[in-house]
Amino acid sequence: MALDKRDALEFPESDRVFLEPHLPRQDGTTPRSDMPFTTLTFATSLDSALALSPGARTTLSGPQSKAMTHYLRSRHDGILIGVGTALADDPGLNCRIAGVGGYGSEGLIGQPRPVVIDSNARWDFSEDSKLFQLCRQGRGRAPWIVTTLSEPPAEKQKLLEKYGGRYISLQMKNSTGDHHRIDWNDLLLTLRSHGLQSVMVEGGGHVINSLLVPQYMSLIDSVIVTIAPTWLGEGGVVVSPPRRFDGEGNAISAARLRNVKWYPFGEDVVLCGQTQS
Ligand SMILES: NC(=O)c1ccc[n+]([C@@H]2O[C@H](COP(=O)([O-])OP(=O)(O)OC[C@H]3O[C@@H](n4cnc5c(N)ncnc54)[C@H](O)[C@@H]3O)[C@@H](O)[C@H]2O)c1
Ligand SMILES: Nc1nc(=O)c(N)c(NC[C@H](O)[C@H](O)[C@H](O)COP(=O)(O)O)[nH]1
Repeated sequence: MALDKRDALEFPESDRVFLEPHLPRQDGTTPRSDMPFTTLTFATSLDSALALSPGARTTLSGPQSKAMTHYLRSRHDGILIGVGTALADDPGLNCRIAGVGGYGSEGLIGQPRPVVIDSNARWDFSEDSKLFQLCRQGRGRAPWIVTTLSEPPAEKQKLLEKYGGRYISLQMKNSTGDHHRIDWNDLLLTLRSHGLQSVMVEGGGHVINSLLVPQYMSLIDSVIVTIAPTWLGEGGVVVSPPRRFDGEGNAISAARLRNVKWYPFGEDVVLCGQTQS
C-alpha cells in the first residue's frame, strides 16, 4: 500500500534548482539554533486573494506550481495552517510528490507534520477527516494542534493520540497586548523544541496577516508566493497585513520583500524573496 505511486505528482529535478537558495538547508542546520527555518508560502490571485470566501476551497495554482508546493512540503518538517483553513478545506496537508513516503517509498520520510493553530479547539475532526484517512494509508502524519486551552477536549485528544498527533497548549501572550493572538516567537520556539527544524506557513488569511507585522517579520526566513493569473473578486480572503505609519502619521507600505526572484511556472509566476536583507 505504501508503495502506490499512481496518484503521485511529478516535480522534475530541473525545476528544483531555482528553489534551492530559498529552502531550508539540507543538513538541517538553521540560521538561529532555537528557531525553525520558517518559510511563508501561499498561492494568491491578482487581487491578493487566497480564496473566494473564508469557507471556500479555491484552486489557484496550476499543475506545475501545485507540484512545486508539494515539493516544498517534502523539504519542511512542518506545515502550518489556521483552523479557518482546516474547517474550509478538510485538508490532507501531506506531500504527494513521487518518491516520498506513501508515494513510492516506505515509511513517512518526506512527509511533513501538519500543525493547526486552533486556540479554542474549534476544529471538529473525526476518523473520516482526510488527514486521518491519509494516516491510515501510511501517506501522512497526524496533526499537532496548538491550543490555548490547558485541558483540550478529551475525546478529540484521544483520537489525535491514536494516530500519533497531539494537542500543544500555549499561553496567549502577545507582546502587543493582543490577547486573541498567539505570539509567533513562542509558537515557533515551541515547534523547534518539539523537533521541527523547518516550518512552512501556508495560510490562511488570518495566519499570514498576523505574521506579516514588524515585530515578527524577522522570524520569516523565506517567502515563496505563487501568483495565478486570475481575479477572484470582492469578498475573498485576502493577504493584507495591518497598515503602518511613519513618525509623521503618513501611511507607508506594510512590508516589502528583498532579494527577489521571479520564476514563470506554467501560467503562474512564483515569487521568492526575503523580508530582510
Ligand atoms: N491560496 C492559498 O495558498 C491558501 C492557503 C491557506 C488557506 N487558504 C484559504 O484561506 C481560507 C481560510 O483563511 P482564514 O483567514 O479564514 O483562516 P485561517 O486559516 O487563517 O484561520 C484563522 C483562525 O486561526 C486562528 N489563528 C490564526 N492566526 C492566529 C494567531 N496568530 N493567534 C491565534 N489564533 C490564530 C484563529 O482561530 C483564526 O480565527 C480558506 O478558504 C482556505 O481555503 C488558501
Ligand atoms: N499552493 C496552493 N495553491 C492553491 O491553489 C491553494 N488553494 C492552496 N491552498 C493551500 C491550503 O493550505 C491547502 O492546500 C489546503 O488546506 C488543502 O491541503 P491539501 O491540498 O488537501 O493537502 N495552496
